[in-house]
Amino acid sequence: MNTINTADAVVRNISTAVEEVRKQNPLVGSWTNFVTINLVANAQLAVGGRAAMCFLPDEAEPLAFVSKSIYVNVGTLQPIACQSLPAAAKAAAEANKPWVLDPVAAGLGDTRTSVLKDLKQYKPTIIRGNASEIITLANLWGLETEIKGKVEGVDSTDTVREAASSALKLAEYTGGAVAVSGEIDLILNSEKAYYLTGGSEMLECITGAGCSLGGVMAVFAAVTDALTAALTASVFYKAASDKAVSGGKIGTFSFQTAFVDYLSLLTPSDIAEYSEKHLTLQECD
Ligand SMILES: Nc1ncnc2c1ncn2[C@@H]1O[C@H](COP(=O)(O)OP(=O)(O)O)[C@@H](O)[C@H]1O
Ligand SMILES: Cc1ncsc1CCOP(=O)(O)O
Ligand SMILES: [Mg+2]
Repeated sequence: MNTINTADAVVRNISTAVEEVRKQNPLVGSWTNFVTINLVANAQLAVGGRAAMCFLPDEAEPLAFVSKSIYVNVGTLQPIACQSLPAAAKAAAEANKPWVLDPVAAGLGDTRTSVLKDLKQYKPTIIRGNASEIITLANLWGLETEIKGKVEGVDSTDTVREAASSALKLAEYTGGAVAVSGEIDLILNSEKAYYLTGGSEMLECITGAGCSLGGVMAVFAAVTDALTAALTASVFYKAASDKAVSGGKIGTFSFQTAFVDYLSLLTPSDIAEYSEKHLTLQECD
């Protein structure tokens, strides 16, 4: 791997994606968990999207029809999710709408494993998870030879760098982008990989930072390609969380409020400037 400076083109694409979302206000249909559903919807609105949350299988097709993209999160599975989540992914794929998968707590229980295996055939446009979720998903989808990855509840016990080869295998399988989040994010497709630094560790102290990041990726996927969408949302999260703590010590719930405020306040040029400072392209030799 050889580190080079971020090309101007990617920063321009990111900045354009921010502008386009604010212009188009794309509707994103989400199938997500009931712990963080409110933060997901508010984060989607804050960056300029529109939100609709659904649970029933018969809503999959009509939701995919009216939405510009779809978000699927397996955080709190109810029995009905075994039908509704694959139906949501199928409807998105058949309607040619981009869709984002967040494999929360991958590997926890037979039902979650079965739902995640079922989703493989619909090839998500973007997969977003923490390091252990990405490694475990690559295992569940039969893309790894060695069984590894230890999700602890919804938390990661692996590092982002340890998930790099699993992320690449997933991207090669789907043809889309994969985003591995953590202290440093890794965002890649089968051709390019970026590391993103910055952000506040306070994101670890609220629930739903990862879920809402996936939901925001779906907003950007409505207006741009998979890699740019994953990068734009990831930069937004690092930049808004830095701003939220810039006034000094802050409690966790006030942080969440300030963080969402900054998702709505940061401008395309703020995001471009942050990208220039914090994004590094990794080129394979
Ligand atoms: N220690 C940290 N420092 C800075 N940013 C972080 C840190 N931990 C997580 N993040 C950010 O928090 C967001 C959610 O990531 P993560 O906590 O890995 O997801 P999940 O909640 O699914 O485990 C991402 O934007 C990521 O970059
Ligand atoms: C705590 C919890 N339990 C089931 S889903 C969920 C939310 C996980 O959210 P995130 O992965 O964004 O922290
Ligand atoms: Mg998560």
